[in-house]
Amino acid sequence: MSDSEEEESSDRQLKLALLGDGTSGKTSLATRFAQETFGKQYKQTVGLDFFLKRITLPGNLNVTLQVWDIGGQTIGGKMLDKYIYGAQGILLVYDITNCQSFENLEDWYNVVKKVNEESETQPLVALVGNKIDLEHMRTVKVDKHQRFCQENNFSSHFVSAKTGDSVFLCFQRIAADILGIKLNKAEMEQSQHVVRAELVRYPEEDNQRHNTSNCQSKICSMQ
Ligand SMILES: Nc1nc2c(ncn2[C@@H]2O[C@H](COP(=O)(O)OP(=O)(O)OP(=O)(O)O)[C@@H](O)[C@H]2O)c(=O)[nH]1
Repeated sequence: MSDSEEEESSDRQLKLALLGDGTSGKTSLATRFAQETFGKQYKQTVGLDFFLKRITLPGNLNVTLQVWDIGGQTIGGKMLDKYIYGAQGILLVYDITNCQSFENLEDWYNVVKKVNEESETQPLVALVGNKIDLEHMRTVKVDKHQRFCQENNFSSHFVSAKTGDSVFLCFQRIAADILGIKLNKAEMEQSQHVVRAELVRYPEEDNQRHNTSNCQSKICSMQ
């Protein structure tokens, strides 16, 4: 076996399943995490999609995360149990601007409990509030989120797939929790994505208008 093959095969593999209503942002989170991209256009996931990403945890531990992006329409369907089965981590994803997507997590969590009813080991469950770039449109209070976490022993996460805010940190914390690894403050801070502000581009004509008014105001202030 070559060195690289040996390295590859010694990787731990973890199955993580993303669950939640349609449009809560599961595909966006998976693509932001695995491919560092974001698409504004909504394309419904039919059934499920897979993503793989290798990360390194403290102690030089390589972990390959299998991210199962499960379509929001699968609830009530025959296949959902099979998709969830064997997952070590469950991410219950909702949109912080959409109350219904939060309320419906109860139903998603009930399916998770049913699938693991007979299992000796239980998956780690994380509650993920997505779209925090839309904080001004938030309808799900932070209190409600925290209460749901405490009542069910979930880990708590707030992220934005759009800006990338805390997305890597969320997956890293979940993987570390499953493996019983503690991340220190510095490691967590390093994973916190820098949030980029969007630049507003004015059309050429507008631009001139803005420049002119800026100039005028500068002149005014100098006088
Ligand atoms: N503003 C904002 N929009 C987001 C964010 N994440 C996802 N979106 C948008 O929300 C819409 C739905 O995102 P998806 O990732 O396709 O949602 P999904 O949960 O995978 O939906 P299903 O495939 O139906 O289960 C898309 O238009 C995304 O661009 C976010 O963090 N901020």
